[in-house]
Amino acid sequence: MQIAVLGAGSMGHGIAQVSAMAGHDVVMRDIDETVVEDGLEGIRSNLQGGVDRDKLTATEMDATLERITGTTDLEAAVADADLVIEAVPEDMDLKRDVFADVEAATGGETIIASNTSSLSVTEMASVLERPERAVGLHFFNPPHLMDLVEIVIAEQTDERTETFAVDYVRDLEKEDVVVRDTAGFASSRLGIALGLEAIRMVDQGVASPADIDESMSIGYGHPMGPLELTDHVGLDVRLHIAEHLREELGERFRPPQSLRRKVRAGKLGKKTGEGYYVWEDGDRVGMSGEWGEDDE
Ligand SMILES: NC(=O)c1ccc[n+]([C@@H]2O[C@H](COP(=O)([O-])OP(=O)(O)OC[C@H]3O[C@@H](n4cnc5c(N)ncnc54)[C@H](O)[C@@H]3O)[C@@H](O)[C@H]2O)c1
Repeated sequence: MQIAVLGAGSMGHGIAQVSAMAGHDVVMRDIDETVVEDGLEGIRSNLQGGVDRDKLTATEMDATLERITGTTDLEAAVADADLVIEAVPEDMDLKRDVFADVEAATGGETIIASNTSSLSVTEMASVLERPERAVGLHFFNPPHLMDLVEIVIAEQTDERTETFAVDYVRDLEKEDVVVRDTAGFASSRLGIALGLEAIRMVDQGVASPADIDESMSIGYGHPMGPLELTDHVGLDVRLHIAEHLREELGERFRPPQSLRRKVRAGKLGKKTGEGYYVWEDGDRVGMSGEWGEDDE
């Protein structure tokens, strides 16, 4: 089928890639020409990595690349699309505008999906004249390596749209989970709950960040402990989501003061060199010195 991906940033180019790998024709649209070029280059480089590791052949790589085109023209991108997936920045007003623009430029049957990781798909859908074709398709980063897609069912989503979304995700050979449109869906809500509790335990001096992480990675088989994951995602990003969940779901998501303090100090995790760990050249080289100091 014909798919349009709006936004060619971190997520958009990955979603375009996995869609094209499944045999779909994809147009990737960004407002910035350079981002379109970088996105196409990112896809090429991911696919080349796959060829180098014998995950796909050079012929499959070429065929995948041929199915993807880039543009800055919204109408050209969405006019013939069966499915439009937006991966523009996480801003409700922007996403509502994008939904409305897409509806104006496509046929009435086109499914309109959002890759939002936290915002209400119901609220986005409410700008549409035909909101029953809206759905959330929450991919994980990076889409070509992560097997899960959360399918978020808005209040307005109808059965045809839900079935369409499930079929699309299975066609990508990814695992689908279907969740109702509630704050944090399933993954962020549980992930943040674990992350915040791990931070409180660090603050209370229960154990070091590394030992708390190992209790989950080795004891529970998580690929990464909750504090290291917080450093990977970014303390600022996690704080932002926690604040949103607190607003929607209550005090159990209240972010610990230590998290706010680190964010204010610019200790945002891997990307700035320090969070709950110290990082050098992308490697974990030690633990941040500050732990066991707060007992809120
Ligand atoms: N980064 C992650 O780990 C992650 C994981 C899951 C979901 N998400 C969600 O995916 C979405 C995109 O996040 P990202 O990290 O890829 O952001 P990003 O900033 O890397 O990319 C967003 C892109 O959208 C472009 N853009 C802005 N307005 C546009 C418009 N009107 N039309 C088309 N393109 C437009 C920007 O130029 C930018 O290149 C967000 O909703 C985010 O919450 C992100």
